[in-house]
Amino acid sequence: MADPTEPLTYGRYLHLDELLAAQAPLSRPEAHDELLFIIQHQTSELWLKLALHELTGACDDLARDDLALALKRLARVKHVQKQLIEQWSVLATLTPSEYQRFRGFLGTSSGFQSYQYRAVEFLLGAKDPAMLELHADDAAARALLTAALERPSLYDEFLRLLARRGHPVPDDVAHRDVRAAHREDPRLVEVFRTIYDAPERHWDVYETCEELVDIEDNLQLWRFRHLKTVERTIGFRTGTGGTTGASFLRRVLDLSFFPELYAVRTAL
Ligand code: HEM
Ligand SMILES: N[C@@H](CC(=O)c1ccccc1NC=O)C(=O)O
Repeated sequence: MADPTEPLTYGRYLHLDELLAAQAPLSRPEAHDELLFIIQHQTSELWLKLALHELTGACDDLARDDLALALKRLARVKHVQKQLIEQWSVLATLTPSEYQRFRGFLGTSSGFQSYQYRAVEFLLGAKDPAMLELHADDAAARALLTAALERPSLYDEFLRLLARRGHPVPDDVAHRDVRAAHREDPRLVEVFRTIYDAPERHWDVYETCEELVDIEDNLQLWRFRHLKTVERTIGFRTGTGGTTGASFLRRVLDLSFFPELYAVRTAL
């Protein structure tokens, strides 16, 4: 806790002693490169925390019909995603021989258990209640994921806003069970076709559509860089999280958050 009698300093404000004491390599003898691995993950989790904060903010803005503020927050999310994507180049300096010196100490832990990454996917609409089961013994992780599961996604909020503005978003879509994954719906392609056919008449929602496509594009770039980093460090080994590894990660590249925003391109 901050001591009110002590003058505030840089270190105390940022809790630097806690932050810089939180890197604890497990390998013995300690592998030089484990620190890189830990910091890469910790910085990713910090950026994910900010992305979640901005995405939930943008959901609230859309629910209040404040499209301008939502767009501002989404612009920040895109910059955060750029950091996450660029950061892969640091980890790409980890050679397979270096990684093998500490991989065995990681046990069954895996990025698959990153609940903040999963919450981002949920907020974008890729809901999967089964993912909560991974966190049976972590109440805080479960609470965060449950909240993200139960609130309407960014896409839900955008579609509801379109409905309020008179776009023909079907009622069963606007009032769907938000705990389920979004399912591609041809009726939404028609809604977007009207917008993309006359951008000047629908400028702010048109801009929002393109912003969502940018965010999906960035998430896919992150997934692709992850896959390529995995291939160069562990090849085609199975993952510590129990999946097939690279082939599993290649398959998740097929997961689209906003399928109708891609389908509309074929329809124009
Ligand atoms: C040498 C580095 C890395 C390797 C070899 C690696 C390997 C893997 C593998 C094999 C999986 C599939 C699950 C499993 O069976 O374990 C996975 C999933 C995952 N990893 Fe990594 N990873 C690396 C770095 C990272 C980093 C830096 C992050 C950043 C947070 C990350 C986040 C994730 C996430 C979020 C998943 C789940 C993906 C999904 O379910 O779509 N990984 N990783
Ligand atoms: N799944 C990785 C291990 C791994 O990358 C990892 C282990 C612990 C914490 C984060 C990790 N990063 C991403 O999956 C592997 O199979 O080598």
